[in-house]
Amino acid sequence: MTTFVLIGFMGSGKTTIGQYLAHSMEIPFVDTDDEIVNRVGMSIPKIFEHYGEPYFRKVESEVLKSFSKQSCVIATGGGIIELDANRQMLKNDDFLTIWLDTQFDTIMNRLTNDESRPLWNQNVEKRMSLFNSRQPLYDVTSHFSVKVDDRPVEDLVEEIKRYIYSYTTIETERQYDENR
Ligand SMILES: Nc1ncnc2c1ncn2[C@@H]1O[C@H](COP(=O)(O)OP(=O)(O)O)[C@@H](O)[C@H]1O
Ligand SMILES: O=C(O)C1=C[C@@H](OP(=O)(O)O)[C@@H](O)[C@H](O)C1
Repeated sequence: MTTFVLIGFMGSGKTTIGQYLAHSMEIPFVDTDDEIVNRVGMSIPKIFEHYGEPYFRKVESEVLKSFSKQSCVIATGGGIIELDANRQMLKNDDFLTIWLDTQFDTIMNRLTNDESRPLWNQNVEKRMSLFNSRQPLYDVTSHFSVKVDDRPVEDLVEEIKRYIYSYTTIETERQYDENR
């Protein structure tokens, strides 16, 4: 059973594309941020304020692990790749991890002064530094990536589905050969 995971910076479209992709594939959609809010019982800014980022990352990692081997599409938070344990988990065969590769300017245009994301609530230099520091982590964690920016969601979902079907076919054939 493969769990399809979308990773990418804040505002790259993980929730938007994830919902559309899950509907198109007729499997459930999961948003790790929503799961975290439900588990902790407060908003993400409040979690950061009251308990700090390390606690948020701990809960985020527990949520990700809880959906392993389930047939669903998971939209993760932009910092899921911060923990090495999450990067290792996302690279293994239980997950098929897709990076929504987006340019910084696109994120700036989309999020403007969004206050729901604590790590976006800082000056542009710090935003850009965080963005740049994470690009190699998304790259090393993902099985494949799609260039997003402002392409139509429908086109992006079709491109992702083509990757998924080719990857799962190759994986099925590999497992078949192994078991012969
Ligand atoms: N392909 C796209 N083209 C234009 N706008 C998009 C696209 N994908 C997402 N958006 C917009 O960008 C913002 C952030 O999208 P969201 O799905 O919440 O990103 P994430 O979950 O990665 O933080 C939303 O306002 C959404 O409508
Ligand atoms: O980049 C990050 O570290 C975060 C991104 C957010 O999710 P989105 O990527 O959906 O904005 C949310 O998980 C939290 O604010 C931390």
